[in-house]
Amino acid sequence: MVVTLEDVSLNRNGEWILKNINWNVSKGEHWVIYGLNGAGKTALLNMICAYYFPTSGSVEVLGSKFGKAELGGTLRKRIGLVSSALQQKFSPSDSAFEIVLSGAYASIGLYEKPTAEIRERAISLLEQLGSTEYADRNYQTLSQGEKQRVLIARALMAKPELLILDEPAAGLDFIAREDLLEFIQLIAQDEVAPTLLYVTHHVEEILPIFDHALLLKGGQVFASGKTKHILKDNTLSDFFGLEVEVNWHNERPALSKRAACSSVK
Ligand SMILES: Nc1ncnc2c1ncn2[C@@H]1O[C@H](COP(=O)(O)OP(=O)(O)OP(=O)(O)O)[C@@H](O)[C@H]1O
Repeated sequence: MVVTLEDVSLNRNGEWILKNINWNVSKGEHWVIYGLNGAGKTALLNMICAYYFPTSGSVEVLGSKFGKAELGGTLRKRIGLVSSALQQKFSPSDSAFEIVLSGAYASIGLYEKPTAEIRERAISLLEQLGSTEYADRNYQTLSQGEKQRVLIARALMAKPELLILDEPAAGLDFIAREDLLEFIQLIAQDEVAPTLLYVTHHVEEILPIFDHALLLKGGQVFASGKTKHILKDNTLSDFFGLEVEVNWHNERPALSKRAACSSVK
């Protein structure tokens, strides 16, 4: 098992943010985590990365059971994380290349002189992501799409077993989004692909590689299972409390609000 959550609840400042979550992610599966604003997606990811500790229930990630020992640092070296929260932590003077290099040490900032091997891996990842031309630029000057590519390259540096993508396509235009998704598809097809967890607000971003889906609502699991079973008109209409329909085209879903029947003639 890559992730096992048993009856997990999380209370922060008197608020129940996650409630009775049961969730298993097996090796070889790629999951999409879908939910509205405030559903608890970020809290769930913070828990998987051992930034949050459950108030009750048990959490096991990559074979490490929380609570047995201090495992944050060791565990996080095995998890790649791409999130906009990370972007704010980098120093304004860091170049894109330095940020990618820092991924080898799972650190914010570069405190060691990278080996030739690490530099080569960083260059190769930047090439694969089509990011070499701006590698020496200051990270803060990059466009959102360029920043996301750099963060993915950074996350892949340490050859993670679990790769968490927290809204990686937020703020991207259609072409930048589809390019990014194409690259994520390539990552998943690699022989030694990490398990992917992809958080989004938009079903249109759900690639066929995401064979499983977790629907979160109000800190609880609303539904979980095979994506094709979860992304159904009735399930999503119940989820939103609004009549919606899912249309599939080229194995990609699109969501629309069902038009209200009008009795006016
Ligand atoms: N430290 C905290 N103390 C109190 N409430 C918190 C704390 N952290 C998060 N919350 C609340 O928990 C709920 C879930 O937050 P979370 O950030 O996990 O949602 P999310 O699904 O990631 O939302 P979004 O899609 O908007 O990013 C929100 O209502 C949020 O305000």
